[in-house]
Amino acid sequence: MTAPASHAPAADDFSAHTPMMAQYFRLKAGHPNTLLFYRMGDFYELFFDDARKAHRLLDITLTTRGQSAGEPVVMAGVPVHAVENYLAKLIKLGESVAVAEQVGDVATAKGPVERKVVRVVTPGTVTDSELLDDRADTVLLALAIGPKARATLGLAWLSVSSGQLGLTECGERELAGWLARLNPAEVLVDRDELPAALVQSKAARTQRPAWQFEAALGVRKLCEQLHVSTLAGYKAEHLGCAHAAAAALLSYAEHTQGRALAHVHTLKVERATDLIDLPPTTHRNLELTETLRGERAPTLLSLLDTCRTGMGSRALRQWLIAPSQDRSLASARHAAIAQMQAQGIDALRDALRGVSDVERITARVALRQVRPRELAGLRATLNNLPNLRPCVPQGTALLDQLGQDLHPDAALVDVLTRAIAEEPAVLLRDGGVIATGFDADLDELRAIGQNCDAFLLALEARERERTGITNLRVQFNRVHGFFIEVTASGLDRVPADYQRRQTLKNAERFITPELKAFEDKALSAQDRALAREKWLFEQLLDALQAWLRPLTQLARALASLDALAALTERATTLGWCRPAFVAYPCIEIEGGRHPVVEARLLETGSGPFIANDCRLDGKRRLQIITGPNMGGKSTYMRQVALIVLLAAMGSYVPARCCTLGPVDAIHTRIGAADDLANAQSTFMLEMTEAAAIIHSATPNSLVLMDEIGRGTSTFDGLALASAIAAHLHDRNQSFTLFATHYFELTEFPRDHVRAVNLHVSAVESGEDIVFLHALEHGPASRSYGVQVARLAGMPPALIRQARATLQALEDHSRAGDVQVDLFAPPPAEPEPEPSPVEEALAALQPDTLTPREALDALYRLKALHTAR
Ligand SMILES: Nc1ncnc2c1ncn2[C@@H]1O[C@H](COP(=O)(O)OP(=O)(O)OP(=O)(O)O)[C@@H](O)[C@H]1O
Repeated sequence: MTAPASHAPAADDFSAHTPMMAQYFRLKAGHPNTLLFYRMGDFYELFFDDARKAHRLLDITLTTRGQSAGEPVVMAGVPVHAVENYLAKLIKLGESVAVAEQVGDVATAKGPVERKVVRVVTPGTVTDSELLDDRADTVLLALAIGPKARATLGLAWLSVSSGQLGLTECGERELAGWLARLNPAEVLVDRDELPAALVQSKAARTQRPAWQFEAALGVRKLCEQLHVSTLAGYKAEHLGCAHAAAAALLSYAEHTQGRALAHVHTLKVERATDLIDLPPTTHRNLELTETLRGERAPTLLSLLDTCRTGMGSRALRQWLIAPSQDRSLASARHAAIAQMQAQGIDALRDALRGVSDVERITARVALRQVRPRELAGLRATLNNLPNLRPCVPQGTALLDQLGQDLHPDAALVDVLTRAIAEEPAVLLRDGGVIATGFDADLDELRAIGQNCDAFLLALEARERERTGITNLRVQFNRVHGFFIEVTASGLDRVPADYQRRQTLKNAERFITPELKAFEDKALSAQDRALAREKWLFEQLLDALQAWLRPLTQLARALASLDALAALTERATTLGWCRPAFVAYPCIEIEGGRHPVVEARLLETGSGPFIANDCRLDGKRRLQIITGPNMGGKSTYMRQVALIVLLAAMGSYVPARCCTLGPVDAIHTRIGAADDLANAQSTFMLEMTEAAAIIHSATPNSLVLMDEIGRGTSTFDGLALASAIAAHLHDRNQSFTLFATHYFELTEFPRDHVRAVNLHVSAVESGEDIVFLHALEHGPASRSYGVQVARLAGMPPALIRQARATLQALEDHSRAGDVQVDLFAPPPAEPEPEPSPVEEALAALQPDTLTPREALDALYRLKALHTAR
């Protein structure tokens, strides 16, 4: 943004403006697309368009004050003490903010005090603990779009708060998958015209100049960052497009932090082919980290995450959304969980509870933003490592390694112990951060301040004696400094060397040369002590830079242990089993359960979850699953996918026994949410998603197809569903779970050797239906849709209508000729037989009865009614 045209001075000529507005415009010119918070006393002020935008987004008051260059100055402000709340709101809305502080000396400044932008907060580069989600990484992504002919995209991403840096290249079709996996908060781009997947993503977009996306610059910056001369060691030397993205990424991250990123010292090149492909649809349909409604729970992650630290939660999320095709790490995690179960994890989990966020503190040390209390927290964690280490179960390669990584560096512990006070102040500017005994000069300056009280008491006693004013008091306040206060009754005895400083209603305040001299010394000692503390803190930060690598390693070990302990706790509490990996194609699950549905049933006391088996192998690759609505088809299919995914991330699985061959992708086509925002109809979306699966599924992929074809007419739908099933069976040869309401498809296995029929069972009880949720061989006998509608509370008349139409349709399909009128009224309810009471009543002729006969008739009727 720029100032409105009428206010915008030509180029950098701000002479028509007041000196302060000229200073503002100079700062603003360096941050044109960012809201500028301009510090003025206890407020951050925004001006002109920034003020209008902030007024709209934050609901803060818009005012005008004074004039500059002949125009009223439009402004809006937020109080300094509440700034973090406003920043959090703006970041959430995808805005970036540059914060300009007063850096000059107010007392000596001629004209406006000097101001400087000291931090730029953007959605993808925040590092302040108040603005970060404890349990998820905030990722900044840069996207470089290669020449059209190659159709390659380069991706470089960074989590500033953890120091993790990654690169990859992909085609446009795979971009959505990467965006789902990385979930970036902010994406850097160099143009307006962008791939559709990015346009649809929720991430904030920041445009950077095209020259910053330059491959050679990227290589140079990466090499500098990693302190290497070639990227070959990271297998990253031939990724020109990703290098271009890295150039923009690193420049921007440094620009927002105002310094180099010392904690970023490793690089991971990821290739889609190394990971199990979890397209965004799968991510969404399986409700891995968010429910379909966009909530955080109940999801698979919310069920798994009983981590004791934010670091553990973030690691667990990462394991879940980016599982590797190579299963060695997952196997190592399974072995660790077995060992943890055998040796117990209670002590470890208790000890982890107090661990501070070493990962984020390390990043903040590197960026020189760390707060004193964070260092005290780090120190406490390091001091506690000798108690934590013995709690780590040992006996597998992974656990032994993690245990070893928990060794605190004695020299680091020593520095932190000596340098930082036991309970440091929250902010450095308040003093009281550096420990006593760390620096002799600081101790001396502090002593002057601390001896103050004794000196003042002695002075007070002396002055009382000298003047004979018994209620004379020596005091201090921030505004007037030190003074001697004498009430009205003692004023006639005030000596000549007392100089008046202030007159109150009933008292006068004085200063003496001796007190003035002391004041100068004490106040300057305080200022000097503060300055010394700041300097010592900076020195400490310098020294701590040497420990960034070991601290990063420690953070990762703590995170892994916490995540493993959480998986162990879940496996034990929920009764999960250790999956086995085999090299031949198969998905064999005995007694599998859907972990989230099972937890919900338990919570609501709605009965037990019925476990089901799944047997797929080289010879049986496709299951046609039929059965009533609400029978449990979707639950079964999802549970198979979740079990495969859990095993791949290194977790135990909700089953009695589980053996899995290699899996390269989990594809899902479930549900029918209209994508109105992208102008896709239900059916179009259904077909687009199915086409994507057909194009990419391999024999090692797991494919879930839930009621494909239902978005169009019956014949079209059936025709497409069977063609898709045939393609998946014959060509893709993927492991496929195919739920359908088209009974015709139960004929499919007859001609397709690798297909089998399964159905979810249900029994009828009168007009009602009872779901057994058990999966059985063979096709379902019927669909029970009308019964389910009845359970859902449809009006009885409507249900009668539906039953009649269903009957007609079924007769029609048997006879094969009669035209069915869907809207014909249902047959009238048959007249009920008259009861004996009604018959007797009808036979009575009241006009012919005497009173006596009438009474007898009444008795007879009563008796008939009672005998009913
Ligand atoms: N194995 C099971 N054990 C116990 N309850 C189950 C089981 N499977 C499903 N349910 C319960 O039945 C409900 C409906 O299941 P689900 O959505 O899987 O049915 P569906 O057959 O896919 O229905 P539709 O055809 O209408 O999509 C679930 O929300 C759950 O409460």
